[in-house]
Amino acid sequence: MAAIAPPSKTKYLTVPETATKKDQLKVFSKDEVAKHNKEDDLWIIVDGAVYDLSKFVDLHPGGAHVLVQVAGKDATEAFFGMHRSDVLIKYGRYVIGTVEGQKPRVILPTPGTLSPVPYAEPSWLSEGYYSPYYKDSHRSLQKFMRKFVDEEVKDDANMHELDGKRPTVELIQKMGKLHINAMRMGPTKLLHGLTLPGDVKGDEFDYFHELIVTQELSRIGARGYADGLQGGMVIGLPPVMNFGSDKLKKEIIPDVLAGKKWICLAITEAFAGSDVAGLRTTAKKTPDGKHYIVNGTKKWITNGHFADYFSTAVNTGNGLSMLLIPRGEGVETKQIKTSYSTTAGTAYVTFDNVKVPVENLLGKEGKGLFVVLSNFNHERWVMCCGSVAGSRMIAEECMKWAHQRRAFGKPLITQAVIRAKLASMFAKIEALQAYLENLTFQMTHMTYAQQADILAGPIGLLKAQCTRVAGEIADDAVQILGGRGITQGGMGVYVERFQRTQKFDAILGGAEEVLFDLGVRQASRKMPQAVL
Ligand code: HEM
Repeated sequence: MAAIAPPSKTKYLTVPETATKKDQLKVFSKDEVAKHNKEDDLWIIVDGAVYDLSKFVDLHPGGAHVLVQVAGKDATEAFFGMHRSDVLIKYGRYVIGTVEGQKPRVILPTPGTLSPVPYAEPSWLSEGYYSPYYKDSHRSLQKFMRKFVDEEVKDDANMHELDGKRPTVELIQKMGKLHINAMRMGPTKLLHGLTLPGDVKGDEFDYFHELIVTQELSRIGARGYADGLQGGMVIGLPPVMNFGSDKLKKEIIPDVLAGKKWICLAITEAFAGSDVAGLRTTAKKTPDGKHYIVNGTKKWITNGHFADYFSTAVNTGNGLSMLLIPRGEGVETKQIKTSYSTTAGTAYVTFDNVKVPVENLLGKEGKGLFVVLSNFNHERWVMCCGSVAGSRMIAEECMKWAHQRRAFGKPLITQAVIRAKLASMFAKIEALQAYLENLTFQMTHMTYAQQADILAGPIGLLKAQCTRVAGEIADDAVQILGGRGITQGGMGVYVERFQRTQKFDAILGGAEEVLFDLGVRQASRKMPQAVL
């Protein structure tokens, strides 16, 4: 198998290049800057750029006093000990010039760029590395997705993770037009005949393309918003795609992919989570056999609060069945406040004598467990992609902080205890990405049925291992970031969110313990008698 060429060099900005009015910059001597050292006439230098902060000093979230202390001076070290570098991009309007003879050293990422921080990218995106798995079309899709997420999704994510409102509908619709929503459903017939972003041919789209889409979207570092961004579709639409009637498919799929309608998967209840067989929502057939009457409740339903359709697990008396329930009379949803943002639309759903046509049955009556279980593999694999990308992003945050933060007169990275934590993060993430890529490679060579038979155990193990590792990384990351790791906003924003929300992956889609056990039970089933 041919290896691919390493990634080409990407462009970064220097601090002076973040200036809004680049064509009006002047060159100042350090002596000239030093004269502007009062609260109402306050200049500072950050890595070769001169900032006039006279109008900002009273607005500075860190207070006026700290700025007055460095007025007229080079405040580069103080600045990078306190702020994320993207602050400079946001406040480029205050740059008035550069410092005579001073070369900027710091580089800032521009939208779409790969990170130059070691271990911040998977090895196939790191300079000098090769991979047997990725082709040019994967690379071009990655480039497109990175830029799209940086430019279009990140701001929306940061805003709604905080305000708790659903992701912007126009953004979802734009993702629909670009076929991003369809790509999130995996290599399905939906993509055939299409030309996808990055010039990827729909017929060639494979699980590595999907891995890229998921891992790039996860880089927003906002777990609640990531689920709000049609997480319900990723798990709620496959039962319709794989088990719905042609009529249902035509009616539902295009609208959901276009972002005009929302769908969710309604399985868990207050009574039963991972214990799917213990569900209590009932669906009784009407005497004329034309409808089901559904009664019951569902809890923790991602996107449920704004969903138009509910792919719902119900008890039909002869076992579990899956039913597509449209929002209508008797369906009510209430937001549940969880540890992550309500932008995910997590809901408590009640079905009160809801009349549903029998044509909305997904699969066969009484055979719903098969629909539920066959859905799980893909859902869990998607969560693995997101979890590894999330952990990697946190390791990058820690690596940056360890280099820019000084404590006891030295950068944190000079402390062996900090290096030990970073080493453990890097090694775990690299192992997980390799494990994930191996299973993804197997998926590209297996049918859906083979995946269900052979990979259910390994994917369960991988997901459980991903979330175990995420927990350990969250713990170490908070210790490295200190107070900032438990403060919303500012320098530790991503670490704080990660440590608060990483447990979602350890619970949703099958609890960690259940999945570790599934891995062993599946292996045990295949244990040959001959060796006993
Ligand atoms: C270009 C100059 C500066 C800008 C645009 C700026 C902007 C900001 C912003 C937006 C925050 C809120 C937190 C965040 O988003 O990171 C902040 C916090 C802060 N800034 Fe600045 N700042 C500048 C320079 C400085 C300098 C030179 C110092 C120190 C001498 C300083 C000290 C602080 C402190 C102590 C905080 C609170 C940090 C925390 O809570 O951890 N800032 N600044």
